[in-house]
Amino acid sequence: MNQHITASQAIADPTHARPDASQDVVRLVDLKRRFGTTPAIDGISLTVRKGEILGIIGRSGAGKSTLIRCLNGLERPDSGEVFIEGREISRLGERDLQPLRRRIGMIFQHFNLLSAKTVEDNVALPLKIEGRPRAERLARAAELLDLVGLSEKARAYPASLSGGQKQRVGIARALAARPALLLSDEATSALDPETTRSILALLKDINRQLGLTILLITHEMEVIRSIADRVAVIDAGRIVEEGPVWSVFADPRLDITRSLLGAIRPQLPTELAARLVPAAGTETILRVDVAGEAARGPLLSDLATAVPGSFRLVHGGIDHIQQQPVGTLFLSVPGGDASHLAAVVTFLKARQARVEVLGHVANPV
Ligand SMILES: Nc1ncnc2c1ncn2[C@@H]1O[C@H](COP(=O)(O)OP(=O)(O)OP(=O)(O)O)[C@@H](O)[C@H]1O
Repeated sequence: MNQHITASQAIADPTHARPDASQDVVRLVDLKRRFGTTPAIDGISLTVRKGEILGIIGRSGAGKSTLIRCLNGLERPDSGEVFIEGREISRLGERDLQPLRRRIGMIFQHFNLLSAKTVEDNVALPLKIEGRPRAERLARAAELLDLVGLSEKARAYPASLSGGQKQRVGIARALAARPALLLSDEATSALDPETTRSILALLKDINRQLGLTILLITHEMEVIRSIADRVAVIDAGRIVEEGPVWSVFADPRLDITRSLLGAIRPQLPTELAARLVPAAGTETILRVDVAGEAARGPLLSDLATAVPGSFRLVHGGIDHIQQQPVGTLFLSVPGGDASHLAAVVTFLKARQARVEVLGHVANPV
């Protein structure tokens, strides 16, 4: 199902031999960068395919910014390779890097617009640096402002724009030189939730319309969930978990991933969680995570038929991520009969559900 090479496969096979590797906009091979004794990037191998949106998450200091800086040539790795559209860039001189940097657009948390320039001049700036004639620059700026829905602000100055409008200008500017890759560094972190949604919708739209490849780093899991195809978790300079968003969100393998996902994963209501005790009580509370094919069937009615009197649903439901059903169900199972609980758990696991005993409650829920 996952067509991408996983981080562990990539480490095992640093050549990433794959028939369609020409579709990789980014390919990192065993990248390392150390500052003094701190390994900021400690052997990262990763690919981003054409048209894909990859989200990178990790704790503060995990190495996300250093990774992005290695991609646009602002940081030189100590070892390893950085391929952008098949070309290795990490050892190029500044002069050779310039045209390659134009293949990469970037958007930032604080927009980085020039306050003394109009919106259209901000958007056209990358073309000015390229030495394009003014008429061409303005025509391209007009086209891009139309794309981001800001045509009427062409002559305005950044100070008169809202945060969301400023980021639209940032996006238009990032697209001016028709990049193959858009790097997004916390681009919605300074925006309110509604504006964030509209910026994410715009990015997804651009991704679809232009086939633009996007690599984004964010601490907002909602961003990953709503637009990324794939997510990679970085910890201490290494990719420790990676996969399609729906699959990682549904079944994170590592504690670090669970902790980063935090509240975006469904939780037991706090009043019920407060009643949980470790010792066996009248009822056992199970957390059941199920996703993809396993979440499509009538799981609970099948369970009720297979193990009569087996449970009550106390909380949860099925959500959708990337058109895949992802469900978390909290079940209360009558206690006092270990074989009954074992039958419920066995049934659910046979249906590819992940089952966790959260605890017990002394009185029925
Ligand atoms: N220029 C530098 N000089 C010295 N140490 C650095 C430098 N840049 C990064 N580091 C160190 O490298 C590690 C990774 O930093 P990086 O900024 O890449 O992490 P990050 O995941 O982007 O963090 P945050 O989410 O807080 O921005 C950290 O320990 C950081 O202190």
